[in-house]
Amino acid sequence: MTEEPICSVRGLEKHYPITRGLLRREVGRVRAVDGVSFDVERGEALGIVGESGSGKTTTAHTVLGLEEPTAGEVRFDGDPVSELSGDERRDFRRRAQLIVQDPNDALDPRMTIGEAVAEPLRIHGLDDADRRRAIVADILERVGLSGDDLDRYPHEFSGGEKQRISIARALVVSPDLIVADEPTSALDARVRSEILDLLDRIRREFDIAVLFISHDLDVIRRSCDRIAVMYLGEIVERGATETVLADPAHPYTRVLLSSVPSLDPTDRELGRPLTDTVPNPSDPPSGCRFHPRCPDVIPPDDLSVPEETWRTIAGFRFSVQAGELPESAVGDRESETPTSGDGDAGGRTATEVRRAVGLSEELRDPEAEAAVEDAAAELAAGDVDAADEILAAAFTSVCERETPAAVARPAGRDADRDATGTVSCLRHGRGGTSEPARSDGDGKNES
Ligand SMILES: Nc1ncnc2c1ncn2[C@@H]1O[C@H](COP(=O)(O)OP(=O)(O)OP(=O)(O)O)[C@@H](O)[C@H]1O
Repeated sequence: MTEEPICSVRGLEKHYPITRGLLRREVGRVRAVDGVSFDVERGEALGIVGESGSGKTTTAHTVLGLEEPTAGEVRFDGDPVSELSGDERRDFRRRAQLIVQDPNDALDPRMTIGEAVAEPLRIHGLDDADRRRAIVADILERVGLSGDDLDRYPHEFSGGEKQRISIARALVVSPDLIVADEPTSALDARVRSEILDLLDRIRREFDIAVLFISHDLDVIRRSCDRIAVMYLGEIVERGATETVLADPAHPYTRVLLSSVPSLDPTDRELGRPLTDTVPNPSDPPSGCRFHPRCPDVIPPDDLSVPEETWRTIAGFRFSVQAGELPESAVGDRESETPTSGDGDAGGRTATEVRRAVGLSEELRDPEAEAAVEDAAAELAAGDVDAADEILAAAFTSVCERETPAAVARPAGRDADRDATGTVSCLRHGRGGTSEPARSDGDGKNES
């Protein structure tokens, strides 16, 4: 029988109400975490990666019980965290520790290092001061500091040393899970590497599971056995780190990878997003949440243009929607000049607009050609909303209508590798040809 995961998360949601007025009437919700499921196995390192605002920190805080979930469940060592109270709650607080990005947030400047690291021991009932001091001295040595540092203050240490102290503070109570939220983003490259080595060493030495939260794929690649990629509150892909990063199946994972400097020039072809704006999590896009930025967004069935031209049309459409057009592609609405066809309006013509968005060639699909031309004319006249409507009506992708289910990732380049993992993308999931690979999670956002 396989051992139960140390931490198991199912259908986790954390929504923050947006309120207005004196009565704080709820007018909307920030869907920071929106149906996330994963397991952290004992002793493993699981990485959650995603851009800023994707919901990583909220996931971490909800897992640790620092935030109440809106829905879903977190189990720690089999027990629902929301039901723990008294001694059980205290024990959970000991066994699940948080390390934050800025160690200054975790260290009181008026406390010596010895007091800071001993504090959790005292809180958890070790009253013997001499014994506490001996344990702390030992832990400090294990994290690469000296037992002689006990009576020094935080300001006497560098950023990297302070992060070692906060690791010691987490370690001193023998946790089973450490949640490390961007533990190295405030550090320079050399110190970052040392801290990652230290976390890796203590994980193995003490058999502690680590949930790594990072926007940095290199940190996850280096430190984690498995990876979960988060976008706008959902997990879109997950699997063994090596496998996922060697053969990313979700276009968002490819986009993340393409932003990491690489020595391999072929990696540059991985993908650039169609638009830069990350949508607001209080009003996420319909269907696949990544579709307005996705370089692989699926073309309408009845569209007859080459794939590359479709990508340019989709880029045009979603840039209009996101208000990201280059200045040269929008006319001045106040202008009195007529707007039809190639006519000049506000110093722009439809031809100029089409050139600016890379669609100057006539499209061979007549309906698509008419829509692009009409939208360009509206933009030349400065009417972005009208252009948006025309493009949305003419070029609707299945990706905005259907929510992708998590399906098994396709077998990668190296078929011998452990290919566990799932991806939530209609490019893989249409027609239901693939089956989920793991029973991690319970549905919608399982990956
Ligand atoms: N207390 C809060 N009230 C309202 N919205 C919040 C709150 N905390 C987070 N959010 C919003 O939830 C979304 C997810 O935030 P979160 O900090 O979890 O993302 P993240 O992936 O950790 O990003 P970062 O690395 O920037 O912290 C963001 O849009 C954020 O503005």
